[in-house]
Amino acid sequence: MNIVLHGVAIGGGIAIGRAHLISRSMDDVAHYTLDEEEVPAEVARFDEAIRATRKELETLWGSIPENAPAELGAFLSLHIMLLGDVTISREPRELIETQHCNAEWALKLQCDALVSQFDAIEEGYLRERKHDVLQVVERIFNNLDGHTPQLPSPDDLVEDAILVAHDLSPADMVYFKESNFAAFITDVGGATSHTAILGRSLDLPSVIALHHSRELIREEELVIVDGQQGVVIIDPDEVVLAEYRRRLRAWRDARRKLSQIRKSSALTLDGTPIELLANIELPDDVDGGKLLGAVGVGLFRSEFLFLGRDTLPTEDEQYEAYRAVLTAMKDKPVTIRTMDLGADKNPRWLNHGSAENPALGLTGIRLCLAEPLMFRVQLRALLRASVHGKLRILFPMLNSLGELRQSIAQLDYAREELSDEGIAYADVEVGAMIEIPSAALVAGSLLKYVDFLSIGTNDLIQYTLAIDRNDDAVSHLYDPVHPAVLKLILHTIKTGAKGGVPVSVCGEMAGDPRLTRLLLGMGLRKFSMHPASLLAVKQRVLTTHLDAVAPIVARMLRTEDPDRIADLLEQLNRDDESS
Ligand SMILES: C=C(OP(=O)(O)O)C(=O)O
Repeated sequence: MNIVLHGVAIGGGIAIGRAHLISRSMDDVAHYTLDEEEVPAEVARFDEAIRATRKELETLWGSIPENAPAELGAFLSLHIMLLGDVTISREPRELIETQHCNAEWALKLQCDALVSQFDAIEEGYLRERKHDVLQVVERIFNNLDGHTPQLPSPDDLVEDAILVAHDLSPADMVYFKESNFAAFITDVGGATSHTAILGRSLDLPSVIALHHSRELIREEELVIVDGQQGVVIIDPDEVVLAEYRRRLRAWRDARRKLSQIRKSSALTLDGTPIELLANIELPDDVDGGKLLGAVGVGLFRSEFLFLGRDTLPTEDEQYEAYRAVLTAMKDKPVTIRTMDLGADKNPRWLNHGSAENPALGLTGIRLCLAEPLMFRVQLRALLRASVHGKLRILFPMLNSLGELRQSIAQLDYAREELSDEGIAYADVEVGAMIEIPSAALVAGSLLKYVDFLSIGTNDLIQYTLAIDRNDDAVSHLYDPVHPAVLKLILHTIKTGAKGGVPVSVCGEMAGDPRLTRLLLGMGLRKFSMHPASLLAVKQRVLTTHLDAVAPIVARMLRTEDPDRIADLLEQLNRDDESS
């Protein structure tokens, strides 16, 4: 049938596989009996969920974009019709009244009965409508209070599974990190959301912000995911399949070629050495060869140790995780960012209430300074681990010199505690993340207190352009080469160079080969990225002559015209011009 969907490309090549819809599992729905007087409220809760679902579907139906696949309207109309059917909107209600059971249980009973009726149908098209019923029921479930989608067990996934989800949180991605599947797609998300970043780190084809994939894709359906173009094709015909098999082979060949430069040093054509470092989320990320020749860890997002669990990791647990990475990296530098929690990385145990604007709220270093005891545990664990390698501690989300001084005071306090207890620790380098415009602008005042600066371009872009990096509705405005962003990056690089303090970039810009020459031309010599991008960036470094890129970059930095910047960027990436 070839239904084509377009979304935001996250990369990772091409996958051809079978859809595995991540939806609410109805197998573990709780069943409880209600007292007589509780029944009316439960019926009202069910009715409200039906109303909310109808509103949701009607809104979706009314806002179908012109370029959406024609099938979408038909599927949504069918879902609205199914929702209106007595078997879905009335019969569970009657079960609540007669059996005094909770709404979820009534819905599950009814859904099971409907599914077995559909399974008994011989005719293929009608039998397939079972999936529509399941999708409608899933929506009702999600509209019943407090229900979040259940994740399948990683063991249930098969190698060619394509995960289809409304959204995957950073914690979900960690959950799936070790399981086998071919690709993932989601209906929401921004290109530098943490979900997208983790998707890139999995090095699997992925496309996000598809909007309607879950309305259109059926369980087990054949799907092509093109993570390079941001395209998903549902139920492809033989011609399309053959073309994508050819593209898949070409992509694998290109990858094989890239692996030939794995052991080469990253030197530009004029012989300037460039440091390519790795971003990691979990200690296992440094296991056997996974870092693809990175000369160190430029960013260990330690907050991922805190996600997907019910309690705070203890000092010993944290120490073990940091020790494992430092030991595995031997004498190579390991930059561990102190926990950057809050906003979209909220562990279950963190109870700071809901904020109107979480990305502007108690996140990163702010949270740590507000919870000094929790922060101290991490700093102690880091210092204890420092004797096992070359540790660099990085403070995230700083917005002023004051916050940096307070963070360093906490580190000194942890040192004093350990000394008093006779526990050994080594010298560590301390760095500041530049990811808020205010920090970039006052970078000069931070230099006296730090050994290095690391520019977090993901947040720097978010906060400079006022673009929520997780919101796909504004993802077209998320612009790494916006002149304001370039000015802040340039200012930071120059300030570091003047003060003799090394500067790296650890945001997604560092891993985007289209931006490598631009950053080199701006004076950057240290790039930290997900290992999946490392060889492509190295390839750019190896084919770049700094003298050739300098005049083009200078022109880019002089103009504020986005079209001109786009033209110059293209020119920069034309191999004959810059190599
Ligand atoms: C590296 C960064 O941090 P995060 O984990 O928030 O992407 C960044 O903001 O660029």
